[in-house]
Amino acid sequence: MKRVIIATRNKGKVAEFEQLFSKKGIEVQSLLDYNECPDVEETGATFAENAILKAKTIAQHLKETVIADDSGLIVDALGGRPGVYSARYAGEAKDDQANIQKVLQELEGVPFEKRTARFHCTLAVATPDGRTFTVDGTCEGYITEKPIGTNGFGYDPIFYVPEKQKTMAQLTKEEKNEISHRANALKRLEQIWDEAFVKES
Ligand SMILES: O=c1nc[nH]c2c1ncn2[C@H]1C[C@H](O)[C@@H](COP(=O)(O)OP(=O)(O)OP(=O)(O)O)O1
Ligand SMILES: [Mg+2]
Repeated sequence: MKRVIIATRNKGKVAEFEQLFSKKGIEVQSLLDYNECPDVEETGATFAENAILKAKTIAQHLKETVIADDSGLIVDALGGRPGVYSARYAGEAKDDQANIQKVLQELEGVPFEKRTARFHCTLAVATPDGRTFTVDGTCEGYITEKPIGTNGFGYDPIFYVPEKQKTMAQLTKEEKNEISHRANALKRLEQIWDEAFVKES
């Protein structure tokens, strides 16, 4: 069976990639399957820099072609924050609930029409010989006034998707994968799909 390695330890991302790749008959592996891989420090200033850092480090470590995902929430009324700092917005603990509360607090009193936001995803592909390339995907929405829904991960409970009239956390995995930043980035990647990063296992 064909397989692909995603350089992430985020279970929410892994579940979404599994659903997206299963439609193509491709098995997903992640760093949850390769525990010996290092945690990569995300020192970049952009999603692309961080995605490349993660993909390159893991591709070199495993001597395999891998994909990394660096993603986050961009809130217009907060000047683009939390942005590349989304995972650690409320501190090093990477606490989704604390991150959500911090965003809601900072947006207190901001009316719905000014709570525009987007999710951004950069996927980086790195080969063992050091070649890299990136693609981007986004998804537009609004920040709610309180968390709604229990599906998904991260900021999903406070991200309202107008075309679905629901928050991301009220969508099934299948519904989220029709419209998400991650799914949109993967569509771009398919357009430049290369046998180099899908191998027979
Ligand atoms: O679909 C999403 N739905 C809700 N929230 C999301 C989504 N996509 C990214 N996010 C948030 C979660 C985290 O706060 C940050 C990603 O940070 P990011 O560094 O890319 O991922 P991570 O550290 O959790 O895992 P890893 O680096 O191992 O892939 O943006
Ligand atoms: Mg991270």
